[in-house]
Amino acid sequence: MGSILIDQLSKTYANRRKVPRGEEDAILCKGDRISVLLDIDLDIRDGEMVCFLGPSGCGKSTLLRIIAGFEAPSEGHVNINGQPVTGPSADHIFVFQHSGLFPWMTVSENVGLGLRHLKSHRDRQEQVQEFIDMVELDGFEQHYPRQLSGGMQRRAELARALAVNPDIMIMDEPFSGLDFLTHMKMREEVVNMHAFIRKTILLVTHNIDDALIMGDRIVILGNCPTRVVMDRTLDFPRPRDFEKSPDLSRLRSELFLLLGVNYAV
Ligand SMILES: Nc1ncnc2c1ncn2[C@@H]1O[C@H](COP(=O)(O)OP(=O)(O)OP(=O)(O)O)[C@@H](O)[C@H]1O
Repeated sequence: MGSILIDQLSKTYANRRKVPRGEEDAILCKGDRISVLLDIDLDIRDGEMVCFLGPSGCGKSTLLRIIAGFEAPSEGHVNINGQPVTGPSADHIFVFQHSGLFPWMTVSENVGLGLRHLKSHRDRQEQVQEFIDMVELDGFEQHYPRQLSGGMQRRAELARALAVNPDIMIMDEPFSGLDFLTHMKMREEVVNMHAFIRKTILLVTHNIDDALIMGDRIVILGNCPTRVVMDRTLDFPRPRDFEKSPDLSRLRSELFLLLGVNYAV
């Protein structure tokens, strides 16, 4: 189960800047409170893939950190499966990270971390292999992360996440730094994985197309103090294709405009 209820959530930070960054900062003194998130309400269903979009610095990562229990909200609360979040939970949530693999462990050992509860070595190895095969890393079981390309490292991290079998997967810009083709392949892989495991996925991206191709739902956050400015369920069939779906293409232009880009290409 991976349902999330976010209720009237707000977050303020103390201003740490001694020198103002721009006109808006000029009226702030060091130590003043800055409101980052304001009255966020979201009800996320179990198994939903929700893509978060918003301008840089609007608070997307802050929101995910609060959901993951790494930070406390200033006001409001987050409930996961009806229970309030009071801190990080390794049982429910997996935070997908760019360099989340342990460099001193092989691919196989990294993936096996989530399966430590299995008593039988053979069962464990079988499952490790299953997840490695799923992300097409067979043949690289004994490689160390440094011996893999960036895309292969992300795939190994995906296999590790699958092995942990969390209720909720949090992915903060999971494709950043990947070349175009690897990005496309990883995107497809995450969509396939989601169709297979049907776990809740919260994904932060700057890429509107990723959100439209992947999401069951798109949540757009506005400028600081951030509120939800759009919350849209995407019921377009998959695989999604902008050329074949005028409605999807129209929504794409709408999102570009909403995020301040006049000419979507
Ligand atoms: N620990 C902190 N103390 C003070 N301010 C913080 C802290 N963490 C984040 N902030 C501020 O909160 C705001 C939101 O940051 P956050 O990283 O959540 O934004 P974001 O939308 O994820 O940004 P980006 O898209 O650029 O990654 C920023 O102005 C940032 O400077």
